[in-house]
Amino acid sequence: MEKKHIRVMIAGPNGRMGQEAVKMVLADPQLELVAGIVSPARKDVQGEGTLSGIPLFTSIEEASETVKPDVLVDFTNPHVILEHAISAIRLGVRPVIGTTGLSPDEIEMLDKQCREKGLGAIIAPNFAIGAILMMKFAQEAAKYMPHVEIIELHHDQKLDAPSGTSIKTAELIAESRKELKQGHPDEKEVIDGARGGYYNGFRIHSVRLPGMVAHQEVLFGHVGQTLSIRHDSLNRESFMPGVNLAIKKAMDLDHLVYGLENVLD
Ligand SMILES: NC(=O)c1ccc[n+]([C@@H]2O[C@H](COP(=O)([O-])OP(=O)(O)OC[C@H]3O[C@@H](n4cnc5c(N)ncnc54)[C@H](O)[C@@H]3O)[C@@H](O)[C@H]2O)c1
Ligand SMILES: O=C(O)C1=N[C@H](C(=O)O)CCC1
Repeated sequence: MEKKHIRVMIAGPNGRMGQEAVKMVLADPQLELVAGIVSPARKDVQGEGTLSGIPLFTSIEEASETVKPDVLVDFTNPHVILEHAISAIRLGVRPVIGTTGLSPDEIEMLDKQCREKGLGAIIAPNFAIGAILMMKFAQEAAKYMPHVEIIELHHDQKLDAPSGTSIKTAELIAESRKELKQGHPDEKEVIDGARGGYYNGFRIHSVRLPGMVAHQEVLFGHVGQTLSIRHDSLNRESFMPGVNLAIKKAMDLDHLVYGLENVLD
């Protein structure tokens, strides 16, 4: 049977992730890049380089009416992602969201809207296969080694902290161990924030430094031993097989899936 052709629009096509996504879509004959959504602040931007000849819009509504996309791939920022997702769902365009920063309540609301329309959507805080494995292994390890801390490390242009990946990891760990208050009961932070963000009894620490891309280490402690599970994305190409998969999977779904691990075969 011939595979269905998928019309894709990309929000944030000039960004670090957007540029990689444009290359990935253009390289796959099953996908067609039909539009880019750019920031209204960059209205004058014309498609250049790989974006040459691709229509650019500043609104999801205008783009959807004009080019009739099947899927919106979004790599923008935490301030605009909710509005983009709501617009796409209302217009029957399947969102594939890599942008981090949505709250659990917002994700639940978007899922409700997708189910009402029978529309597929994927939100993945991390599209790298190694990161998915790191999260799954951490969830498994927490059953046996419940004392855990997460250290996530990213480039210094990142807007949200902690990272979407660390939050997803924390949620998975919380599913496989009981809430456990770690550390000394009388411990005192001499400098505010020294112990990191609190989640379900454990801590998440965020490092931001130039030179980094996306990294996370999940550290477990037990009597006389420790375990470290670490993943490193060394470039943004590392996310693209996952984005490609998510675009195709979104076409077959009738609801929202949060986490790429839920669509891996
Ligand atoms: N899920 C993953 O695997 C993954 C991987 C890397 C990054 N991310 C996330 O993707 C997002 C983007 O990261 P980045 O490094 O590419 O950021 P970036 O700052 O390089 O790119 C963001 C782009 O969005 C554009 N933009 C801003 N407002 C817009 C609007 N209203 N409409 C359209 N475009 C708009 C900006 O002009 C910019 O080009 C972040 O939330 C980051 O956390 C996710
Ligand atoms: O570069 C970023 O920003 C990234 N954000 C994701 C997160 O918040 O988990 C992961 C990949 C890189």
